[in-house]
This record gives sequence, structure tokens and C-alpha cells, in this order.
Amino acid sequence: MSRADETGEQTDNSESAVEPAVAPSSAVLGVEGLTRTFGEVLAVDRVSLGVETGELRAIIGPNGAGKTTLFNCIMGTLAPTDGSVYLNESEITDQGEEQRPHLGMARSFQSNQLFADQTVLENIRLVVQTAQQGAFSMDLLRSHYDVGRDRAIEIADDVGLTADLDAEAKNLPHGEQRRLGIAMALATDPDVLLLDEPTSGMSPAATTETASLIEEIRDDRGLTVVLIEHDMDVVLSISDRITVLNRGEIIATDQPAEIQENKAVQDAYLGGMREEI
Ligand SMILES: Nc1ncnc2c1ncn2[C@@H]1O[C@H](COP(=O)(O)OP(=O)(O)OP(=O)(O)O)[C@@H](O)[C@H]1O
Repeated sequence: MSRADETGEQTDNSESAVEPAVAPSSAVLGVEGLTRTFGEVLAVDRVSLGVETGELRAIIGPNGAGKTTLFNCIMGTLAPTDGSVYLNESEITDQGEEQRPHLGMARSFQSNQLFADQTVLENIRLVVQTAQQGAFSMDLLRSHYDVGRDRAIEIADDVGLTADLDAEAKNLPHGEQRRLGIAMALATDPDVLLLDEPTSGMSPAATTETASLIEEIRDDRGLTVVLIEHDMDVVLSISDRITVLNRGEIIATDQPAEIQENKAVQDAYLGGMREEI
């Protein structure tokens, strides 16, 4: 199948939603005609998008719009029913989820994926070591404590966890556990970082801190970040572009100010609110 045509990204046909032309070579992550069904349910419907190197892209949409399903198909957690995923211009659709970190794609580790009884430093170090050695083995937990240690300390510093290096993961507050999850994703040295609701369950202060952290990570590393996020203040403040899904389809991809003004987006959210009432 051909490489995703970035100018063909699905957008609302009206008003401001037309995405500027992007040279295909500048897209680090490409999705082309991606569809996923669950029985009769069409969760993601022919979605195409191209995320540029260094871009911070948010994917938003009302409940049930297909965000998580799209994310899971990009990350390889779910196989698409149809369509393709490209990373650095190579098709990776058929590569398993466990392969993606080696190819340059990482997803933030969830709380239940942390090594609860290990320290912050050890959690990050284990991922650094695994990334360097190619595979996880229980031996990692028993020996080689110095492998990747310096790199892990640097990453902990990048995400503001230096003071917690010796704390056991299970004893960290929720916000710090999410940071540790981001740190562990960074430990694979990705080109593209996927974040699934990075501020969910956080206090307003922790939400603001996490939003700043995501921006800093992008700025410092030139990393490409794709996130699903429900907090609109976060989305509007940190995104370069926002892709809006509704009923499995992209209805707009544009810069934050234009998305706020977009009639199709307003209608999609109002429709969702009406259904909730
Ligand atoms: N494993 C599954 N089996 C059956 N249907 C599913 C499954 N996962 C998702 N769906 C359906 O696919 C559609 C899209 O769901 P998805 O979770 O991707 O949406 P979302 O935008 O992430 O929603 P939310 O914001 O509520 O998390 C919904 O109709 C959902 O019920």
C-alpha cells in the first residue's frame, strides 16, 4: 500500500479545517485509511493522518468517538481491520506491539505496568537495560544493577523525579506514577511518544505541571508527541494541531484556535452532551 498522503488527511470540508499541505517526508507517523470494527460496531472509520517530526498532536472527540481504538491500532495493541500505519516512512502495520518500542514508538507505561516493589530508579533502569539488550528477562531483576543507571538518572531528572529516585513505585502519589510511566517510555528513546490521557485523575496543579512537562519533553528532545486528552485547557494550550474524531471519523484537523471556532467540532461536542443529558 502506498505511503500516506499527508495532504489527504480527512478534515471537515468547511471553513477553517483544511490542513496545510505537509511534505510526506516530514511526517514521522502516518496512518492511512485505518478502520477497525468490533462486530457490527465501526469504531474507527477510514482514518488517515500524518504527524510531523517534533509535532505535538492531540486527538480529541466525544465519548465513544474511537480515540482509544485508534491509539491501540497505532500502537499495535489492536490489529486494524483495514488500513496501514507508518513510522519513519516504513510500514509497521503488521509489527507486534512488543516490536514498536524497538522501532521508535513508545506508549506511556500505565500504573499497573510499573514494577511496584522496585524503586523509581530501578523501574527506569530496567527499561533502559531492556532497550539496550533487546529483550526483558528475569535476570534483569537480579543483576547488572549498573547497566543503564546513569541514563536512568538523567531521564528521572528530565521528568522531575530526582527527589523520588529511591522511592518504591507503589508508594508514589498518582501524579508521580504517571510521570514514572512517561519516564519509562522515554527510556526506550522513542521518536514518537504516545500518551493516553496523561492528566486523568490529577489535581489542577498536577495537571498544569504535567502539561508543562510534556511540552518540555517535546522541546528538549525534538520528540513527536501524540496524546489523547480530555482536559480541553491542556489540549488547547500545548497542541500544535488537534485532530477531532466523531463516530470513528476525523471531522477536523487544525490548530487550536481554529478548532475552537470549528462548527462541526462544536456540533459534535454539543451532540455528545445532548446524548449524555
Ligand atoms: N473491545 C471492544 N468491543 C466492542 N466494542 C468496542 C470495543 N472497544 C471499543 N468499542 C466500541 O468502539 C467505539 C469506540 O470506542 P473507543 O473506546 O475507541 O472510544 P473513545 O473515543 O476512546 O471513548 P472514551 O472517550 O469514552 O474513552 C465505541 O462505540 C465502543 O463502544
